[in-house]
Amino acid sequence: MAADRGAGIALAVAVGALAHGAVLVMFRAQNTLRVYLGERVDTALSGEILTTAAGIPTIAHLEHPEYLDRLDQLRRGSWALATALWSMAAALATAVSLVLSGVLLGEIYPALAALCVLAVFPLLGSHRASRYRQAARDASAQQVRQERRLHELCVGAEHAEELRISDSARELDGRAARLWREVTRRQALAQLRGSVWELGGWLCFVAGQVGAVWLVTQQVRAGRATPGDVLLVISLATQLQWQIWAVVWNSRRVADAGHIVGHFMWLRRYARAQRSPQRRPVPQRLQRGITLDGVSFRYPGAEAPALRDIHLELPAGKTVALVGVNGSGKTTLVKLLAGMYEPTAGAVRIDGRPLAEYTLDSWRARMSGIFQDYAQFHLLARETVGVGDVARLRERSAVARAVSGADAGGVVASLPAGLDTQLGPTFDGVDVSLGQWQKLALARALMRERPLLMVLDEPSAALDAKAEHDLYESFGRRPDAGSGGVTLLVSHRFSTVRMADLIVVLDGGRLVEKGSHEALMASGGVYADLYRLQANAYADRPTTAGAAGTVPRTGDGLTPAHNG
Ligand SMILES: Nc1ncnc2c1ncn2[C@@H]1O[C@H](COP(=O)(O)OP(=O)(O)OP(=O)(O)O)[C@@H](O)[C@H]1O
Repeated sequence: MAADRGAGIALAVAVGALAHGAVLVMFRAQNTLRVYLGERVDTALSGEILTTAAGIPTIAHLEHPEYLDRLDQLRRGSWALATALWSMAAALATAVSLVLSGVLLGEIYPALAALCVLAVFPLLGSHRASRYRQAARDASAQQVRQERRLHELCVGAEHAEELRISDSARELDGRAARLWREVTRRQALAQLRGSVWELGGWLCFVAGQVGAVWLVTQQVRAGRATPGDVLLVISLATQLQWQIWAVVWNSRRVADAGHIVGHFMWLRRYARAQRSPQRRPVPQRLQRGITLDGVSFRYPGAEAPALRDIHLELPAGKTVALVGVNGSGKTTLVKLLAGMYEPTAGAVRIDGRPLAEYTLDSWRARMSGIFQDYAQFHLLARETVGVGDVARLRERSAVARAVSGADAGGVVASLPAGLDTQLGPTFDGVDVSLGQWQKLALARALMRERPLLMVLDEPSAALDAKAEHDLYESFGRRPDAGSGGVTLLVSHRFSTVRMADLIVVLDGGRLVEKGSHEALMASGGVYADLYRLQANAYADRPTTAGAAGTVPRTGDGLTPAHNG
């Protein structure tokens, strides 16, 4: 009999130990699985967020604080989103075990089952606390971005020299610290308010726990329960507390994820609304050219328009130069031609049809160019050039042609492994000078061989005099490859502007003059004044603004020899 009892105890201990071991193993396994799956979903989600954001064809939103704030929160909250399903499953599982504990309590004394219902108070408190925290995060989003930008400015290589010479890093760092203090103060306040609600919720539950123990003690006194029941109730009520805590914790994570889902859905809706509908593709070649038909444009949130009622014809196959003082609207006009923004009035027409009737992607595919803030891709040199036409990224011959067309052969020859050299010192690559980067950017612009619009927005700002001369020799007098493409040149250098077929002068967002160099010089207007102003700065002897047709001597850097 005693032996049987001993065997029974041993079996019970063995089963208990096995069960305990299994729970431990499963706990570890589920934790590892959660992290593994979470990371995979997080990677996929981050990719989806970036693809959605990068797929928006226009750029107005990039200057929209609401868009940037939401995108920033989305990127930082993608982990919450990735593990949301897991948290939801955990919340449900604990809710079920919570109900089971309630049933057990009800077995002891039916009224004790009500303890389960009291879980609603910590849940409500937590819900309210989450709302405070989320509101604080939303309200601080812009400051967080600002703080990060300042921080990156202070520690990054991009503006290191200027910051050191001006000793402004300390000032910027101080501003970043102030912003961070403001953000943490707001979030701490939200945390505090939330904690008061959470505490209130838990106090309600603890009051219920105390009441339950008091109730069962009364039952013991009345002889309707045993002291063992008191211990069981205390143990079940404590277990219930942990279960409620787990439900609250997981529901909070689900609520956070729900908030992030809101941003995600907003981004998708926004991207869908901006997507260019399937319309007609642009023609293979331009017959007439590109027309600006009463185009006006005001940047979102700006008080004054950047462009006003522009009527302009950019004839097919011609080179058109845009000139004007800083802020006159040259780059804005280029952005409208590229379809980055839509005009607020009027229309851009391609061979007479509004740009809006064409598929934006097909228009972009027939554009190329170099912009003021051209990119310095830290890739292999051939990729840095090749991304100008991604479809031919790996075509060495196309890349070599583009390099030679941009007169960037010397840059490539100076690289240790030629076109296979990794560029950019931050990735163990080679750095090149600003002018050399610009030559590579020019080569990139040449990857598309039959563009309908080629934009050269200050393409020679970093080039030496000879490189600039060669650039305009090859670009300005380039045949249009049979596409009737328009070359649009934006420059402050009048020596380069004068070779254009048509020169357009902007002032305060208005078109004030247009014509050939000779015609504009003869008319003695804004262009002639600006031209002579620049020419005088280079001339050995002063020239008078009134002396029409006075141009500096060949070879003085203003009038390259090729201009004659
Ligand atoms: N993103 C923007 N948001 C609001 N206003 C802008 C924006 N970009 C430019 N502007 C304003 O639009 C006007 C025209 O600017 P734009 O950049 O087109 O001039 P620009 O002629 O190209 O000047 P620059 O010669 O200095 O390059 C300016 O008054 C400028 O302040």
